[in-house]
Amino acid sequence: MKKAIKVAVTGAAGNIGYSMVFRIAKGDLFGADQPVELNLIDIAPAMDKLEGVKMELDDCAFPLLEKIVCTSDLAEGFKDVNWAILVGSMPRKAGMERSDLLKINGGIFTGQGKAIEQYAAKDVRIFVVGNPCNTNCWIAKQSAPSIPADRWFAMTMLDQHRATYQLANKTGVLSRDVKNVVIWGNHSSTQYPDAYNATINGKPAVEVVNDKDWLENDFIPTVQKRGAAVIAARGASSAASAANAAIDTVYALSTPTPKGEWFSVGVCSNGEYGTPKGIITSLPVRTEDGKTWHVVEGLDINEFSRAKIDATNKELLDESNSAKEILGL
Ligand SMILES: NC(=O)C1=CN([C@@H]2O[C@H](COP(=O)(O)OP(=O)(O)OC[C@H]3O[C@@H](n4cnc5c(N)ncnc54)[C@H](O)[C@@H]3O)[C@@H](O)[C@H]2O)C=CC1
Ligand SMILES: O=C([O-])CC(=O)C(=O)O
Repeated sequence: MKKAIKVAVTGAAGNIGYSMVFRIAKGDLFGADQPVELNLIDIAPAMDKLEGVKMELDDCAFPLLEKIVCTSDLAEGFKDVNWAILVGSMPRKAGMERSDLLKINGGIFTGQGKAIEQYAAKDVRIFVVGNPCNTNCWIAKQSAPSIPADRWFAMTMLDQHRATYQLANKTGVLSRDVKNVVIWGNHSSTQYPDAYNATINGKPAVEVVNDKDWLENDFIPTVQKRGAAVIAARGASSAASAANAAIDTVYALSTPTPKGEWFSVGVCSNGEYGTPKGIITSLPVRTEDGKTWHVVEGLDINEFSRAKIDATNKELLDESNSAKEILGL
């Protein structure tokens, strides 16, 4: 048997955590021959609930699961972990200002960044799901300066999946026939789901859809507002689909990407496609060997796309500047 990969999940007693940890234990992140250890982290008042999650994990008798730690202590939770999946955060409540949210989450992600830097394994990779995920990732990264910039990720795979399904549904094909939709920018309502670089059964998606008005005025807002639509329908935010997208992201970053394809994930910008250096922004990415990734360069950016990409990246720059000011980073 290989040596176990150690995965920490924060917010593990929450809804996304409950949909995610069983799949990690089953082997969905790294394959059916790769053992895992799970460090489940939540706040102290959630420890009883977390213990219940552990009981259910025990009751699955997963062959690949070698150890479970349940804790609210960050030193214990991030000790020697190879992956830190940061799900727990404070969602915005009615009447709350964005600056209030930044203050609370800033405190959470500053503390977690510091603890990861101090206690995690030398090869740790950090993947942020908790919202606002791009800026939370940026905040944690500021607090862990010794961890290289290419180890930090924020989730936009759920947006990519949503966009893929919308294109498939519109054109009467299956989701698997749609490739290379790119999500640019922030996981927020300014994100830009780009169909111009996508294909449907190998043909340009724009030609197959053949409806510019739908692409620009229906498809884009549907994807941008899908999170809110799920909340309105379910009375709670997306959980199973978010967990699925989180699993797919870590898998995609750990496995060679199929030839000619790419996927979307928030990464630290190096100025690619004119994005502001240093922010965590969603870009098209490939993984070649299951360990190193790179941004796919040379995609076609038309005038319409340029304006949308610039707008969402401006929002990210504003968010990181506010975080800098509020948190004194
Ligand atoms: N990036 C994306 O595409 C998506 C992100 N999300 C975000 O994921 C986050 C989690 O969502 P749910 O699981 O549905 O929420 P939830 O409220 O069910 O669970 C959150 C869990 O985090 C815990 N928590 C709070 N503060 C913590 C801290 N400082 N350390 C550790 N744990 C802490 C809570 O006790 C709770 O168990 C939210 O911020 C949500 O907005 C949700 C869907 C998609
Ligand atoms: O909108 C929300 O609060 C949850 C979320 O990020 C999503 O479903 O995309």
